[in-house]
Amino acid sequence: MASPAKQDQRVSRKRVAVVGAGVSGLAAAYKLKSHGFSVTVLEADGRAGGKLRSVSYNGLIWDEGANTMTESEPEVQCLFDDLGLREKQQFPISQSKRYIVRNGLPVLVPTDPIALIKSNILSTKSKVCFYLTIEFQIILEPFLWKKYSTSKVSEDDTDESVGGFFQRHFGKEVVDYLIDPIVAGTSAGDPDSLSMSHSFPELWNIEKRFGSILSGLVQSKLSTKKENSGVRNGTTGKRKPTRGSFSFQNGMQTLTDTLSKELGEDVLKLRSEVLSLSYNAGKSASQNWSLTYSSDRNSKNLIADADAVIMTAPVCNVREMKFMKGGIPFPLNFLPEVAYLPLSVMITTFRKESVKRPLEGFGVLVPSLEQQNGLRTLGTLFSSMMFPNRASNDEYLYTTFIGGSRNRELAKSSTDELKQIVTSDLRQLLGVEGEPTFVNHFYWSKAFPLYGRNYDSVVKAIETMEKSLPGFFYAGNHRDGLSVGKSIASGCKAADLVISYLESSTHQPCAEQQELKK
Ligand SMILES: Cc1cc2nc3c(=O)[nH]c(=O)nc-3n(C[C@H](O)[C@H](O)[C@H](O)COP(=O)(O)OP(=O)(O)OC[C@H]3O[C@@H](n4cnc5c(N)ncnc54)[C@H](O)[C@@H]3O)c2cc1C
Ligand SMILES: C=Cc1c2[nH]c(c1C)Cc1[nH]c(c(CCC(=O)O)c1C)Cc1[nH]c(c(C)c1CCC(=O)O)Cc1[nH]c(c(C)c1C=C)C2
Repeated sequence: MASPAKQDQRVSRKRVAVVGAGVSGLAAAYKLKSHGFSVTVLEADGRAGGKLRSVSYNGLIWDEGANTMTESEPEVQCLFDDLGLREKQQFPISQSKRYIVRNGLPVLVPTDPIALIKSNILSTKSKVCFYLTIEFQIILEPFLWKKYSTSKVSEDDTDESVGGFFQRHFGKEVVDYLIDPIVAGTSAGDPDSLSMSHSFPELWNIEKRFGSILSGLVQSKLSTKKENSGVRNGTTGKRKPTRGSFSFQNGMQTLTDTLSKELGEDVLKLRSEVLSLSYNAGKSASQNWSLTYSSDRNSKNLIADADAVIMTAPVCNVREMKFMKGGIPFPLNFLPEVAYLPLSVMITTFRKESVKRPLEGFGVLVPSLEQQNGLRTLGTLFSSMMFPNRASNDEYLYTTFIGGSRNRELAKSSTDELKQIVTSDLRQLLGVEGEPTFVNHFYWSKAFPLYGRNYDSVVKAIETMEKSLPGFFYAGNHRDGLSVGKSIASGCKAADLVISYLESSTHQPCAEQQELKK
């Protein structure tokens, strides 16, 4: 086997262009750079980070994009170890305390069966159905299943909605008071619009494979136990993922700032909006791609000799780029339009004495049905309860989300209107009195792609692009999941594919590339 130094020499001439400096593009670029490739990251914006966006101001620290992340993906664990990020991780206080509103007031979501029985979040019938199934303590599910559905597994292979799936298994109340707020709090979407296979692929596949969630969960739990016993014995070499969510000192952007610093200014080109990409088929496999990008509206720059491209820009931006293959236009008319969800993120602070019923924990989510009790926000994170250094000792900092698919128009409201809405909801939920001492508003016109019931056509179109354009790879949150962890994993996987593609042969016939991509 070639030594790492020799491998580095071998690949050092290979150039890869990465489009987009969100967390997926930066993770991909970092992996490629670590393997000795020459990388250029082109970012349209004047800053790196994409949806990771932290602000430090006047003793306050807040996040306008992602607030926390998890470490479930092995790619995330490797990245953190390599970057030395462990010492900067910040774990929230009492993160398992999460609230959902019922009858206008926050109710703690139970984390064990006894607490669930005592809680008033669901009626007794739904509690039994939902919790017993999830905790796999039961024999009841087959009866409940018959009760809630006419057929065991959805007839429709790909298009069942999240709401339809959970209603089939657990009934309407579970959808209204657990699934609806949870999907709002993890995607800004709603149960009826979201596709089950794209939003909860693991659960969807378990049902498809085993014919029942219960027996699937029991069997996959048993196999995880086997794997874990290997970890304890030290036979698999896998590290156990850290439990729960976390952030970093100074917020989530610490992650992308660290990646950007590691890449360096030579690699990362800000204010560089990619306009066109051209694949020169027929030439040798190396140096097949050229990209044009603009730093301002009037000038066009060129990257002339890239061997591969990793695209991480949102699909809506890709649709605006011009693609050429072998000197002729390669129209992207097969790439469907993606629906996006708008979201406003409001930061407010209140003096502690003005909050009459403060809650400790992660935050509170508002089910759609609770709009009838006058609540208009989607949910609020108790940011300074989780991370006390994010505000001074005598104030609380809250992060409130408004809009999503529940209320697209409301997301576009002015800062003043949103301040009133947030203050009114927090008055009802936490007993805040008077006006906030500080307000900050950030509006995302396209916060999240909606993994809707036609999302398969988007994934298939991305695959078609990859098959038709050798050396082109797509990564990011439009593919395998919305979370920061999944975006990182997607970037790392694309980098692995590029490494195999460029290292396996200098002349890669198209069919072989298809095999690699499988
Ligand atoms: C408000 C909000 C809260 C969230 N909360 C959480 C959370 O708590 N936990 C969690 O896990 N996830 C959360 N997420 C989701 C997560 O942050 C994102 O899914 C993830 O960061 C996406 O990373 P990405 O690299 O795929 O895409 P992006 O971050 O969107 O990066 C894409 C980049 O491409 C650039 N680009 C676009 N067009 C071009 C072009 N033509 N040329 C060059 N560059 C271009 C963009 O400017 C952008 O920087 C949240 C997202 C939002 C919006
Ligand atoms: C109310 C709106 C939102 C809140 N956070 C988000 C929205 C739209 C965005 C978001 N939050 C998380 C993710 C990642 C999802 C994933 O697939 O892992 C996204 C896109 C993290 C998250 N937030 C909540 C949960 C259950 C998770 C999953 C990870 C974890 O368990 O920690 C719940 C939640 N979100 C919000 C609040 C107020 C809240 C709970 C009380 C805000």
